[in-house]
Amino acid sequence: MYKLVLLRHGESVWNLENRFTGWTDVALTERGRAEARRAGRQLREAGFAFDIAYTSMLKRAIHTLWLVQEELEREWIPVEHSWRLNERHYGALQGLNKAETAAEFGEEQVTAWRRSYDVPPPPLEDGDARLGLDDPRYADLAPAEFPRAECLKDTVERFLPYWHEAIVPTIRAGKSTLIVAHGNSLRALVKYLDGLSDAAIVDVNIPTGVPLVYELDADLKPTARYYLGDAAEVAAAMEGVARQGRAA
Ligand SMILES: O=C(O)[C@@H](CO)OP(=O)(O)O
Repeated sequence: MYKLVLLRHGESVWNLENRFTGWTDVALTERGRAEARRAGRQLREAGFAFDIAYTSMLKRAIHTLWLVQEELEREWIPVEHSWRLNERHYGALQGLNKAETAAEFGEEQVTAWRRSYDVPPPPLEDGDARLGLDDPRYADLAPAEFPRAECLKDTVERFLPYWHEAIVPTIRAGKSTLIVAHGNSLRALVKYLDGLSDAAIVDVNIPTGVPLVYELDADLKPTARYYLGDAAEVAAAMEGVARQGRAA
């Protein structure tokens, strides 16, 4: 049996401001840093000692991982970064307030953009400063590969090759593995691991800074999954994420 831990970054500045974030590289808030430290302590108390960690190219995930490593006194483990673990690209919605967008376009449309499997948000146009084609961290992405907006299906399609090629061999080698990523890139993995339908994934919301433990059998099929921490608090946090798309 293998154990794999998934962790969404702590609260970011744009989570607090309720803005669509996607590939925008925003920092953690003070509360987000506290959430990351608490996740580290919960993992330590549950006996986790990771051999390796995977994270995205975005600092809200990277800093969360650093704080977890510090709490675990595992600053020395290898860390691999990939854009394939980045948040789902929110296209032209990036930077907009979610409640204001719901007031303008309707909650149904915002729910479709936020949670449907295959409805992409409006794409970024050529020349939009938010595109960031010259960002050095994405130098190995061909311009055609560079997302301009993604639905969850697109995120699944770019996450899974990395899962199969990089992460699966590590888990099979018996290494204790931590993945620190984002609400929707982790939803992409959860959909795959749990075999959820396109309809069922709509209702999955992942709270910030709470470790999600997967127990996997020899074929890496989940036999159990659970969040660390108080169940009522975790349920309230998930509900809070779902509510972010309501008109104020
Ligand atoms: O804005 C985003 O990038 C994501 C995660 O914060 O938001 P949502 O939960 O609305 O998909």
